[in-house]
Amino acid sequence: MGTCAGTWPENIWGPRQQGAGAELQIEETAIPGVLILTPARHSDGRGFFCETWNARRLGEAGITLDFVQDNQSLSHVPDTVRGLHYQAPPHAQAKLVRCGRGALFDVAVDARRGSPAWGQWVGVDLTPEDGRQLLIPAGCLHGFATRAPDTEILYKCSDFYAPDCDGTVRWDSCGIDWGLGGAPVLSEKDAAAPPWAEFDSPFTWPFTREGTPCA
Ligand SMILES: Cc1cn([C@H]2C[C@H](O)[C@@H](COP(=O)(O)OP(=O)(O)O[C@H]3O[C@@H](C)C(=O)[C@@H](O)[C@H]3O)O2)c(=O)[nH]c1=O
Repeated sequence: MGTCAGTWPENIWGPRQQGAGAELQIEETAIPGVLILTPARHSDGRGFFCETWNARRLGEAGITLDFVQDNQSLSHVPDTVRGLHYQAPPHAQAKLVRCGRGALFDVAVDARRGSPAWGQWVGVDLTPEDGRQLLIPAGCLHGFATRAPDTEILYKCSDFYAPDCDGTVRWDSCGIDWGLGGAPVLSEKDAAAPPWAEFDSPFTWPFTREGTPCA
């Protein structure tokens, strides 16, 4: 990891307007287009207020996505692992992920053939306290491990659920250091998923934010 950090991927997100960023901190990661977003919090005696997603603000930062579905899942036990999942074109999904309760270790794997970060992963701790979000462009696998009981994940998706396009890569086949305390709790589907070495990725680099290969 690390070879691509610091290079704003204008083939994925548009140019950033000057002044963007006061209300929204944006950090790049080792995978082009995978971003850590931290919206500002307005604190007072009651607590805080936060715009967790603002289309105009992201647009000023060059990030235009038409989110069409919001998802929530709850995992009771720490070390629950969900992933690594993707939807293939024409229903590829970008995702904006945050933690509503508990603590998450959220992971993206670059599955865009020809990407400078092909096969690399990034993992980010997300909690309700830190308010961080992980933005994962289409073309990356997504998964997470829970670090606390009753952990809730909340995420926006840029395309609808399309079970026919749904795919899974085995969680332990990409060299990810999940930091687990023991054997993970997995769904039957995830436990039976094929490994990365057998994964015939439908994604190529560059890959547009809409989730379609560039012409
Ligand atoms: C993903 C999804 C599932 N479902 C249904 C199918 C099934 O009956 C039940 C549970 O589905 P799953 O086992 O696939 O749920 P889960 O393992 O939580 O799947 C999710 O994992 C994370 C890592 C992602 O990135 C998501 O895109 C999604 O793939 O919910 C929907 O109705 N809509 C959806 O969008």
